[in-house]
Amino acid sequence: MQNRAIQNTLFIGGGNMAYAILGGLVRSGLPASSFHVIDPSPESAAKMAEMNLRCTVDWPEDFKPDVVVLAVKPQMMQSVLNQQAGHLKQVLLISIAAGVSVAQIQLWSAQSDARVVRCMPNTPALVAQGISGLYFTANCNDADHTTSHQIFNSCGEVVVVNTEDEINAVTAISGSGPGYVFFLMEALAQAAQNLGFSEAQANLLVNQTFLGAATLAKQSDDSFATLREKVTSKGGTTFAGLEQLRALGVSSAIQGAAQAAFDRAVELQKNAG
Ligand SMILES: NC(=O)C1=CN([C@@H]2O[C@H](COP(=O)(O)OP(=O)(O)OC[C@H]3O[C@@H](n4cnc5c(N)ncnc54)[C@H](O)[C@@H]3O)[C@@H](O)[C@H]2O)C=CC1
Ligand SMILES: O=C(O)[C@@H]1CCC=N1
Repeated sequence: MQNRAIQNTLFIGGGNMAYAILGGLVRSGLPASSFHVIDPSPESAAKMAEMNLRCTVDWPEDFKPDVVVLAVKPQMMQSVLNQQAGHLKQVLLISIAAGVSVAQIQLWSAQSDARVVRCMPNTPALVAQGISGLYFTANCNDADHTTSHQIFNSCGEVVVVNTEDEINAVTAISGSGPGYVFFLMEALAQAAQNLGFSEAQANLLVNQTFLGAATLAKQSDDSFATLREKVTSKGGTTFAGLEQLRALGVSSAIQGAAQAAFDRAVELQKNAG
């Protein structure tokens, strides 16, 4: 059952992440007419037009949305909220910005009791394989919970967290995570080309390996470690490859990457305030 609030939603910011979420929403069967996007960039307007979505530079006249998704860069949030504050009364505000706190959103939108959800989605939302962390302020009502779940379930899975710090942690793991995964994919595809494959063959080998491994992990009861062991014959090829990864400290490098992303989210939150 669709709820009416979703079908009256405005996105402020129509860049990469908004495009991914809107792609998920439209593919889930919601009419494009449910959504309006504000973005000054002609490139964003052109991408939105591909999905038959309305995109304007300014707030559409007399438009009163039930839900506003704040999808601009963290550094833009204060000026956008200051500028649009008059339109945001009584609206459910869902911010997807990394490192912008609920208190900042309430302050900048001049509504100390604004119903705010902090959400951290990721770009696989575009193919309905996203994962979004949701943090609800206490003043969100039951309908706000339902609406937020429906929006982000339309583009993948949802995890509810109880603190804003946990949203910064979700940012470091799954928000930024596709970036780490694509980095690894680039490296493995380069290795494939070094071994003589064409770019197309290398990309196919790598894509299907990541897709297959992730699907297997998701469907299996085995832990990641057990699945790794099942690939690794003692003294065999995977063993040799993994020895190299261990010798180069790849596990700590990945943990360091996530920690750096978390620290950056905390820093953005401090600087923005
Ligand atoms: N890209 C990602 O993987 C993820 C991004 N996010 C968050 O999503 C937010 C947007 O990030 P991206 O989509 O990657 O950035 P982006 O740069 O692709 O999109 C930002 C959009 O905001 C528009 N914009 C600038 N000033 C504006 C204004 N005054 N009013 C309306 N629109 C304006 C820009 O033209 C641009 O299209 C950020 O806060 C980021 O932290 C969250 C999760 C994942
Ligand atoms: O890199 C960023 O700041 C945003 C937030 C998570 C993914 N992209």
